[in-house]
Amino acid sequence: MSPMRWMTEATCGNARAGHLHTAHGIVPTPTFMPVGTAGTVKAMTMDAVRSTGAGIVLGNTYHLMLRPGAERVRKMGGLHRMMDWSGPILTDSGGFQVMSLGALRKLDQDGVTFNSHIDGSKHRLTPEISTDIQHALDATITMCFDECPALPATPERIEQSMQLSMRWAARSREAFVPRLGYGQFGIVQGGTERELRERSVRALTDIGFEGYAIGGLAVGEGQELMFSTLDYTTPLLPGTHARYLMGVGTPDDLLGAVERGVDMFDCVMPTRAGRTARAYTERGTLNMRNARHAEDNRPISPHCDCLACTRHSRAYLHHLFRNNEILGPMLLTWHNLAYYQRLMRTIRAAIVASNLPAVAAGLRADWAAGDW
Ligand SMILES: CNc1nc2c(CC[C@H]3O[C@@H](OC)[C@@H]4OC(C)(C)O[C@@H]43)c3nc(N)[nH]c(=O)c3cc2[nH]1
Ligand SMILES: [Zn+2]
Repeated sequence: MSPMRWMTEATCGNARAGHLHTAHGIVPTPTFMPVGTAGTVKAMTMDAVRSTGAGIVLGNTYHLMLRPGAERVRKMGGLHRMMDWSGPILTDSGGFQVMSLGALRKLDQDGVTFNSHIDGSKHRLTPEISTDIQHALDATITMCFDECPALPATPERIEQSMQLSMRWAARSREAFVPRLGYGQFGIVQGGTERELRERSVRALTDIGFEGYAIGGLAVGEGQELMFSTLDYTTPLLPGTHARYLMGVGTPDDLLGAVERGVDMFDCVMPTRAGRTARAYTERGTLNMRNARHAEDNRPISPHCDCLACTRHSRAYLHHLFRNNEILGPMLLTWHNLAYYQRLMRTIRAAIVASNLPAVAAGLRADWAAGDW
C-alpha cells in the first residue's frame, strides 16, 4: 500500500474517470460523498448508505470536537468503528463550519477562537489543532485548515484570506502524520479572482498534497461564476491527483463540474432535502407534501432500486410527511442518496464509454422535461 493515490481510468474532454486508492478501500471517481457531519449520515443506517453505492462519507472536525470530543472518538476506536463504516472517511477541517455556523469567533493570524453553538463553551482551532483532531478521528482524508471568506468580499479581503489560508496549509502539512493509504488535501482559495486562484494553486502544489480541493465556492456566487472559476482553476491542478469541489451541489452542478475536471463532491442537499420532503428524480424534484401525490401509487422514480421506490408509493411518502412520521425522512433521504449515486454511476459510465456529451444532453433534457 503506497501513500494514497488517484489513478486515471478514462477521460472524455476535461472529464475524468478513475479510482482513488486508500487504506480503507478503492473508490471509483467521479464520486459523491454523503455528508455525515456528526458521525452519522442523518436519518440513515450505514447499511442503507452502503446499499446506495456510496464509497466515501464525510465527517467533521468542528462538530465532533464539540460533541463527543476527539479524545472520546479515539477511545471508542476512531470514527470508522463508531460509525460502523469501514470505507474511507474524509473530514473537513472545521474552519468553514466556524464561519458558516456564525459561532461567535475571533480570527487571528494563528487560528480562530470561537464559542460552541451548542453550549457557548470556548474553543480554539489552528492548523495544528485541526490536523491533530482529524488524526485522532482516524480520517482517511484530512483537509487543510483554511479560511473561507464569505461572499461578497472585496478583492483585497479575498487576497488577505487566501494568503492566510496558504500559510495555514503549510502549517497543516507540517502537522500531518503521513500513513500508508491516508492523505491530506490542500484547499485552493482565491474567490472568483483568476490571478489569486493561480497563486493559490502554485502555493499548494509547491507544498505537495495527496489531493486538491477547490474551496471558497458554493458560497452564493451562483453557478455561472462557479463554473467560470472552475474553467481556469482545474486545468492548473496536477492531472495525476484527485480534485474535490467542496459543498457542491445540485445534480446540474455535479454534471457541469465533472465536465470541468472535478472528481469528488459533497453536499448536504440530498440529505437535507430528504428531511424536508423534497425528492430528487431524473425529471427534477418533487415536493412530497403536495396534495397531487395523495393517491399516486407510482414509485418516486421508475428507475430507482431504493426501498422507497421498490416497496412504497408516492402516496405513502405523502402520507408519511403529512403525518410527520420519522419513516418519511428515512425513506426519502435513502431515495435521494440512491439517486445521487446512480447519477454519478451514469456519468462515470459515459466518460468510460467516451460518450459524456450525448449522455449529458440527455440528462439535461430529462431534468427540463418535468415529472412523469
Ligand atoms: C455548501 N458550500 C460550501 N461548503 C463548503 C465547505 C464545507 C464543506 C463541509 O461543510 C458541510 O457543507 C456545508 C459539509 O458537511 C461537512 C461534513 C461539515 O463537511 C462538508 C468548505 N470547507 C472548507 N474547509 N473550505 C472551503 O472553502 C469550503 C467551501 C464550501 N462551500
Ligand atoms: Zn428511490
